[in-house]
Amino acid sequence: MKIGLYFGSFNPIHIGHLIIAQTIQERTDLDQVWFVVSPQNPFKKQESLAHEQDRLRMVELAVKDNFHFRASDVEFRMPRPSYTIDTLTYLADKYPQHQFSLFMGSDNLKHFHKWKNHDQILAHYPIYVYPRPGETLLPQHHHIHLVSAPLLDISATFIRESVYAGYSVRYLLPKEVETYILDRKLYS
Ligand SMILES: Nc1ncnc2c1ncn2[C@@H]1O[C@H](COP(=O)(O)OP(=O)(O)OP(=O)(O)O)[C@@H](O)[C@H]1O
Ligand SMILES: O=C(O)c1ccc[n+]([C@@H]2O[C@H](COP(=O)([O-])O)[C@@H](O)[C@H]2O)c1
Repeated sequence: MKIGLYFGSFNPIHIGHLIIAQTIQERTDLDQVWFVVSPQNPFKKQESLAHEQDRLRMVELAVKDNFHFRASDVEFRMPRPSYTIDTLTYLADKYPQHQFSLFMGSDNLKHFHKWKNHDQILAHYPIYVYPRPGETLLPQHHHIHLVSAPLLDISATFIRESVYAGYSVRYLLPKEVETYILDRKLYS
């Protein structure tokens, strides 16, 4: 099977992530998209980082009605911070029958040269890049594929700040994720 890996903190997952995953999966030959929840992004120190189990549960709630989507906790059992090359290597070893590729917003691609063993990632895995606001210049490589997808200026930061300020996050996330956040008083 061809699997597209969508790595993220997902703090929390929102409709920006879901629309991108749906758009890329439908317009490529990917059979599945796995949302890999990263316990700790090597570049981010967030005080408002929800517990990884909560972030995983929100991803599970968000993807459960889509046959092509899966939530993955593979990085929970790996060393911190979460280096993508290590996870890719682990998954490629564990599932030799699958072909893995990854998704990346154009904002992340800008800093990609600072990632651990980024040249190894680029050499072995196709990368589907989608536009994020403000990013236009993309490096050229036969493994980098630009997918045109709706450019939604929604961020997890905006959602956390809205919850903290007592504003509604209705329509920004699936209903069940919104309920999960409010019931457990996450980000407040
Ligand atoms: N609105 C969006 N549209 C497309 N991609 C997005 C969007 N928001 C985030 N992404 C991408 O999804 C991946 C995971 O993002 P992440 O979980 O950090 O969400 P975020 O909204 O960017 O979070 P934060 O605001 O906390 O930085 C990243 O590659 C990021 O570029
Ligand atoms: O491997 C690296 O060096 C590396 C550097 C920066 C980010 N990443 C990964 O990129 C993903 C996107 O992170 P985030 O926090 O923007 O959702 C997340 O899975 C991080 O672990 C990975």
